[in-house]
Order: sequence, then structure tokens, then C-alpha cells
Amino acid sequence: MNQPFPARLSPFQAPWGLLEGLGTGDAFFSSPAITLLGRGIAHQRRTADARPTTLDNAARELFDTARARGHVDPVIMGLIPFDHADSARLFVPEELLRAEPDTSGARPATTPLDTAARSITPEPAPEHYCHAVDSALTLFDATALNKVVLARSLRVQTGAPIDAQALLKRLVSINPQGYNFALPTGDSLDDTASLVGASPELLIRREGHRVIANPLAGSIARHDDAGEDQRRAEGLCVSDKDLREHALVVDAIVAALQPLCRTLNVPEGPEVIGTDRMWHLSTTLEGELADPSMTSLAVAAALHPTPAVCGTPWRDAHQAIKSLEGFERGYFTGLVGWCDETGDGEWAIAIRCAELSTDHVRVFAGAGVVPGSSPRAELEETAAKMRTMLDAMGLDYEDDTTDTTA
Ligand SMILES: C=C(O[C@H]1C=CC=C(C(=O)O)[C@@H]1O)C(=O)O
Repeated sequence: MNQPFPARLSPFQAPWGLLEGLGTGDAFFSSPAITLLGRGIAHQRRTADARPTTLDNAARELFDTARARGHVDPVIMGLIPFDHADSARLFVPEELLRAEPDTSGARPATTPLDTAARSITPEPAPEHYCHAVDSALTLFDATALNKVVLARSLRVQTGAPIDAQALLKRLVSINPQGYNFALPTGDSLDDTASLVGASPELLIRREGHRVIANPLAGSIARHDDAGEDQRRAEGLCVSDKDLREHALVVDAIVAALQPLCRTLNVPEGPEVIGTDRMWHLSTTLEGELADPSMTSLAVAAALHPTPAVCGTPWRDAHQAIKSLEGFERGYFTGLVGWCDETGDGEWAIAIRCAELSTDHVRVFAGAGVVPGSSPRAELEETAAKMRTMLDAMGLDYEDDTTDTTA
């Protein structure tokens, strides 16, 4: 507990080697910049809410406690919920191993997971989701709302816990360039509950004065046929609905970041990036912080939730989500990441993820709804996004859409 942290660089040669050390209750986060394995929990705060000042105070307390108990270079890892009213979980791992990013192209050795699902239940049902999208379309005409991200989940009854390490290895081998994570969510160290995922979206990285944000919005499912796959990527670049959906996110992030930055570079338009299953419109923003003492966690808290996971205007979108979605998001569409004592760190959006519990798994996905969206297309988009987690678990699932009229 009170031992100093090991040297900054882990003894492992390859970052994916760190995955071998991931046990129950441990935390893992990998990005194009760093790979972290947090073993055990030395100090933890479950906050009363996830408002920026609450998170800031909790982080200060954690660093103070860690320092007072002899930790050298303490690093906070954690989970921040979608909703500001919910509790965040921030902790300093007992032991922290780090590795530089992999540049060799090596992937972790994996064995396919063959999850035995006793049942797979959509929560809410596909028709509920289509109805929610329809209701959002009505709200666009009747209220100030002009974008809302509506999500749904699948509950997979497994009967036994899924091996988080094996699942994460699959995710890393499918999406090595993404933000791959497994963070404990349970009440005790031997609790297997965790949030595991392969997010493509960076809310914020802080390196000294420099901040980088990489919002994504506007998406289309990839296709097995290479020609069709390419056509879909090209179509996305010129899709009016997707470009509008994307611009709303970039505008909101620019509006929130600008006052915090001395300089902010905003590209003229988005590019397309691919994951295993999706093409996304993507914009990389780079700025220089006006106040370099502002931590990555504080910048993340100031931006979250962006219209990539909530909508605009924020209040109307939040209200629409609460009244239309029909389930609690918890950490899904929240943030996962880390922050060190200098303030450097990364916070990725908790998407393309699943909550692992003792006898079941919940897989989540959402899609941005704007005027011109179609309920059926958004349903299919969420199904395609869920495939990242379902594929990694070795599960097949198709929505029964006989009751959807949209
Ligand atoms: C909420 C999700 O995606 C968001 C992030 C990227 C693209 C999105 C979209 O195109 O709708 C969503 O805004 C999800 O993947 O569950």
C-alpha cells in the first residue's frame, strides 16, 4: 500500500504484455499515447455526483492522500458517469505499470471467446427504440432541441462471469488504435464487475500546455465487400445529415474549449476514420491551454457530456434522453481515463463497451438523431455499433424487427 510506485516504464517489452497482468479488480487503459495497468486500489473516492467541482475536489484529495502515504507520482484512473447527478469512481491504483505505445504492429495473442448466452434481451425493445427516435423527430419541430443521442442496450444472460482479460485481448486485437479499457465497477476487490470496451473517441488528452480533442459523430456501418465498404466511407463524407450531426458536436466543443485555450486549431472539415465495424466522421482539435494548471480531468469535466453522447441544447437533450430512452446509462457514454499529478492525462468516451457482471453482460450503443434521421437507420446503426463487443465475445445477435413499423 505505502510503497512507492515502480519506475514509470513497465518491465514489459510490448504494451500488450501488460494485459497479461490484468486480474480481477484491476484497471487497464490503452490509447495511441500510453498503456496503463493499475493493479489493486490504494485509494478511492466514489463521489456524490459528477459535477466538475466535485471531481476536482475528489482528485485533489486522492493525490494528497496518496502523497501523504508515500506514493511517488500517483496517477488517478477512473470512471465518470454520463449523468452529472450520478456517482463517479476515481482511484489511485496500488501499483501502476506503464508502457509506451506499440509501434511494431504486434497484437496480443488471443483465443476466440465462445460465450454461452442463455438469453439475449434488448432493453428497451427495438420498437421502443424506433418509437423514441420518432418522438425525438417530433420534438425537433415542437421545441428548441436540434440533436439528441438515443441509446439502447442488450442484456446477455451468461450464467457465469466473462473473462475480462480474454475479452480485452480480443478487443485490442480488433481495434489496436482505439481506447481500450477495463475498469472495475464492483464493490470489493474480488468483485468481477467491470466496464470493458474499445472506444474510438477521445474527449481530451492533455500533454503539458497542449490539449487534443477528437470528437466523432456521423457514422455508417462498414461492409464485408471492399467496394461497398469504400462507397460507404465516401458517402459519409458528403452525407448532409451526418455532416450536420458532426458539426453540432464540433461547434459545441469549440465553444467550450475556446475560453480555456490561448490558441485552438479547428480543421475546416471532418475526415473519415474506421473501426472494425464502423466509419465515423472525425475532427481533431488541438489547443494550448490558457491556464496550464488546469488538469485533464478538469478540462474533461468542463466538456462532458458533448453532443456526441447527449445532444443540443444540452438541457433539452438530457431531458429527452431521460424521458425517451427507458434505461439508465450509468457509465455508458460517460468517461474513462487517467490523470497524473501534473494534470496530464486522457479521458475517452465510454462507448463500444459492456458492463460485465457475475451472471450477465450489458452491451450498449447509441446514435445521434437530428432532423432527417430515420428510426430504422438509427436502430441499424446501434446494432452495428454493438457488433464490436458481440464479435469480441463470440456472440451472434439480430434484432427482431417484426414489430417496428418505422
Ligand atoms: C453513442 C455512440 O456513438 C457516438 C459517438 C460516435 C458517433 C456517433 C454517431 O454517429 O451517432 C455517436 O454520437 C455509441 O457508439 O454508442
